[in-house]
Amino acid sequence: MKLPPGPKTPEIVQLLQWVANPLTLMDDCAKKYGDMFSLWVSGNGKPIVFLSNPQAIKEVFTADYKQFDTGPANQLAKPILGQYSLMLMDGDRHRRERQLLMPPFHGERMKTYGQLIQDITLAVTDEWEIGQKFSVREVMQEISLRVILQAVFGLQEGTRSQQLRQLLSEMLDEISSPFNSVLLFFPVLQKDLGAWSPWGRFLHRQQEISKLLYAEIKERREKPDPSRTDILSLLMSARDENDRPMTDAELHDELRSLLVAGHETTATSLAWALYSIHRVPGVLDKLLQEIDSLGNNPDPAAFAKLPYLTAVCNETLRIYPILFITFGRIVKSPIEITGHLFEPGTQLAACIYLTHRREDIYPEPDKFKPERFLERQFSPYEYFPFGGGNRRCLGIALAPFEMKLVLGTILSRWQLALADKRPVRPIRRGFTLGPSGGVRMVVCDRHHQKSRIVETTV
Ligand code: HEM
Repeated sequence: MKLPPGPKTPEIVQLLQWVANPLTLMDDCAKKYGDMFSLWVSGNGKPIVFLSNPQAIKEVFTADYKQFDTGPANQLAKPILGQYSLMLMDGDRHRRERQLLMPPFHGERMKTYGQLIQDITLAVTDEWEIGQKFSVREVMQEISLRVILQAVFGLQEGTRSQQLRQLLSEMLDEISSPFNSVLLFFPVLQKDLGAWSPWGRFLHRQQEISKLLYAEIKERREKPDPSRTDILSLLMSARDENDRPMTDAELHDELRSLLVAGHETTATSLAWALYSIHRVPGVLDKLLQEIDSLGNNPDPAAFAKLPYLTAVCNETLRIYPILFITFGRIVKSPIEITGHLFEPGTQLAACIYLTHRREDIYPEPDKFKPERFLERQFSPYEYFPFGGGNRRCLGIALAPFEMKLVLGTILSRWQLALADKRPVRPIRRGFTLGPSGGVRMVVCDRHHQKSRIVETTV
């Protein structure tokens, strides 16, 4: 089978480049080979074909769901997600599980989360003092973890929730460091050499997280409440085609993977957004003007409808997509994509980063220009920070809604500035693209005149 062209360097070299410097690798390949090339970076000894041509991406996203498998392409994430994660499933089982999980993430449901998201943002940022410096990513992570735990999982604020937040943050920070990212891509290095070894620490934290999740599952089983509509309740009442309920292990893996998928991504996007808002001249002023137009104490959901704020969030996810590429699509029966025949076993991935930087779609692609989203609409094959087709992100309604509410709430209350004048570089954090140093900011003042939001307690 003839694969699209790609570098001739040994697989290990390509994989190390992919771990250490993924953006340069993709940029170089796009310059040399165009919008379809092969890289040996899957970590499973097979190449991935990178696609950044909207027509090719359309053909992949709109193909029948039985045409591709994704579970085997996501195996590297198994230690983090667990074997029963939705992201490792395929076929009819994957379809059923998605349908089951959909309602709490549906657009309509967002309205009920609005006040909670705003209250959590106020509670977390209320501790800020004038002159205080902080890591934006860490604060955003605290907010997004509370949102997913409370709004989506129905876990009340308390000791268990606090412990889960701490353990999840520590676990993700640990495996996102440059050295430990290598461990994720080289399973042979994943050795438990005791509490002082990186993998040993990772496993220990995973066990602690599991204990807390199993305790929550046990408590819910003992005290079932049919009126609850959160994810755990939905999963517990679900039955498969043989009328079998989910086991504790299945429930646990699904919870853990939704927690991981649902907070780090949003937190990182918020850190990028606050960075660009304060770095690119004019953006903050325009945003404040728009937020002011809402008057005092607007309904939290009103932030989500603001056009410029929406454009800022879209542009953030265009220029710094959290995942470089979508999940792999492994071909199951021969398929032609833009005239190129792919045999079974070939792994295809739509390259979010390269498509979002195409000059022909986004003039001056390296510039942060929210206006481009006000001037024209982009197709779901030109702009797809949440992927597409049957694997499209479940958080596609929640994440932008949360971003807009958190940004609107913070900017209404606080004057912030970047603590460091040097530009922040995008770097790999585990499987995601994050800001180097987490974006350091300083609290300058409160918006005394314009304290538009009255505080409530969470
Ligand atoms: C800004 C935030 C987020 C970004 C940029 C993002 C991005 C993505 C991307 C690119 C994919 C792969 C889609 C594909 O291969 O076509 C994905 C999958 C997924 N995301 Fe998100 N995500 C975000 C937030 C969330 C949130 C808040 C949740 C909620 C729990 C979530 C849950 C998931 C799940 C469950 C999948 C797997 C879907 C499947 O396998 O069928 N994500 N996400």
